[in-house]
Amino acid sequence: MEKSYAEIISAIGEDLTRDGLQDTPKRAAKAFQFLTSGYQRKVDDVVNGALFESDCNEMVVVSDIELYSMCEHHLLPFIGRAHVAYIPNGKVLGLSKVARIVDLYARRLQIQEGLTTQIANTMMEVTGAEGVGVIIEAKHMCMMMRGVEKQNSVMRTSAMLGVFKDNHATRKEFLALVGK
Ligand SMILES: Nc1nc2c(ncn2[C@@H]2O[C@H](COP(=O)(O)OP(=O)(O)OP(=O)(O)O)[C@@H](O)[C@H]2O)c(=O)[nH]1
Ligand SMILES: [Zn+2]
Repeated sequence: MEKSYAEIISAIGEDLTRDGLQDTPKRAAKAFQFLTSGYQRKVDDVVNGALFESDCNEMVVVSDIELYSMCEHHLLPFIGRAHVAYIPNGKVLGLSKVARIVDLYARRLQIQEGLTTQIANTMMEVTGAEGVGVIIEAKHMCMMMRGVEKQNSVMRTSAMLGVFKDNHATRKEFLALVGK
């Protein structure tokens, strides 16, 4: 990856030997490795068994989980928030693990729709919940810094599974709790 970054920097006409750029291929490779570190992780490791028996059967909502992902079309960031909810069915998930599941998929090359669905499916598989709802709102640098150059548009995507899909009142409660 370092070699590739060195080639890219040369290709834009920069001088790789100048002081500020000497270590840049190495730094950039390390940064990109981190931004895509979700490929190195597995759901089981992330969840780490943090599932707890509970008779709670009311909606659990974790809102405003900040996310940084990379658009798979331009390799530019998209940045925003995820709101994740589920209705437990005998087990609740450790709170931090919800955010860890978001990061597991955000730190990959993504489109927002796919990211939303992957988080929802994994929440459903891991918790065996009666239903899961995920909403992501994000701004895409590929639409802001380049291309169509729109600074204020926000993309909102959702994935509703189980009772969140079938039951209008449940979906409405979720939207109200996250202020949408
Ligand atoms: N649906 C969806 N589209 C995305 C996402 N991220 C980026 N895109 C879009 O992917 C599309 C790629 O279109 P192309 O025409 O192949 O690429 P381009 O010439 O760089 O397009 P422009 O961005 O319009 O300049 C663009 O419309 C992007 O806005 C995403 O998360 N979801
Ligand atoms: Zn893009």
